[in-house]
Amino acid sequence: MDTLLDIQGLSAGYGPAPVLRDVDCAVRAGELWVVLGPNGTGKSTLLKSVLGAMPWTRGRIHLLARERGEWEARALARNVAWVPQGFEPAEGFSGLELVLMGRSPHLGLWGLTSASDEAVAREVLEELGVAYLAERSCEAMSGGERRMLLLARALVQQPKLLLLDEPTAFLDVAHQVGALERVRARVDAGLGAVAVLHDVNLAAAFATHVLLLRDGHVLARGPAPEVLQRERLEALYGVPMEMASAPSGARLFAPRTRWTAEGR
Ligand SMILES: Nc1ncnc2c1ncn2[C@@H]1O[C@H](COP(=O)(O)OP(=O)(O)OP(=O)(O)O)[C@@H](O)[C@H]1O
Repeated sequence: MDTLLDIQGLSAGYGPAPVLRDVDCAVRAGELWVVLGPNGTGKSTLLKSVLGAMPWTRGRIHLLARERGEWEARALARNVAWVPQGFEPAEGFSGLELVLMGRSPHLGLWGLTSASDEAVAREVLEELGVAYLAERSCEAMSGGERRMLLLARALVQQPKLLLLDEPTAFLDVAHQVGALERVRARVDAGLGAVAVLHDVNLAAAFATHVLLLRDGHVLARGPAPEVLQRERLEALYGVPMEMASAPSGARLFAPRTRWTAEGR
């Protein structure tokens, strides 16, 4: 399988003290890596390092077998797409126009979108169940609707590697599942993806692999069923956890609290 992203011994941070320390991770085509960890542990910093949005102090990052620093921005955008945590919509853009921005790395000299670009954008909006947002102004959308558009914009980019920073924040359960199902279907068809999530159960449902980050270093990484263990999650988050098997065979995780222990 093709290695799309190879991170070796990465240390990175904003000041003299590194936020990330000695992080290793390799993402291949057909893999969806979910990054889990407490707030402020460096999950977004990891994605930002891959995107080149911040310098790193030690280690190496290879994207599609080429050193990160060797990538020219437009060529990189044809291969790697990014779903940020949030965005302030530029005034006056419709949903369709925002999503069409994802086509820009593929456009010709004059940057004009064609009917086929628009068809791709409308198809993705339809697939994500948000076709009704196409003509609506971005300013008049809810937080969840904006997140669905950011995902749509990344998917129309038709990347080889997709990086998602909390893509399910603000989404209701149906949209969380819908969004991750669309990502996972593309992963099964050969995309590679890294998604920062806070929901362990969504990770268990959709990840092929999991990276646990605590205090900027890797607590565990590997195939999802091996990494997602009760004791590991307790060590990750520092709270007691319960694990159970659903009738479907799915593993379910929940924090154990005084109230759940008393069976209320
Ligand atoms: N621009 C910045 N300048 C200085 N420090 C920063 C900056 N951005 C993040 N940090 C710090 O770096 C650390 C890691 O932040 P990061 O955003 O990577 O965490 P995270 O794991 O994604 O957290 P969360 O789950 O809360 O989104 C935090 O201590 C944060 O305060």
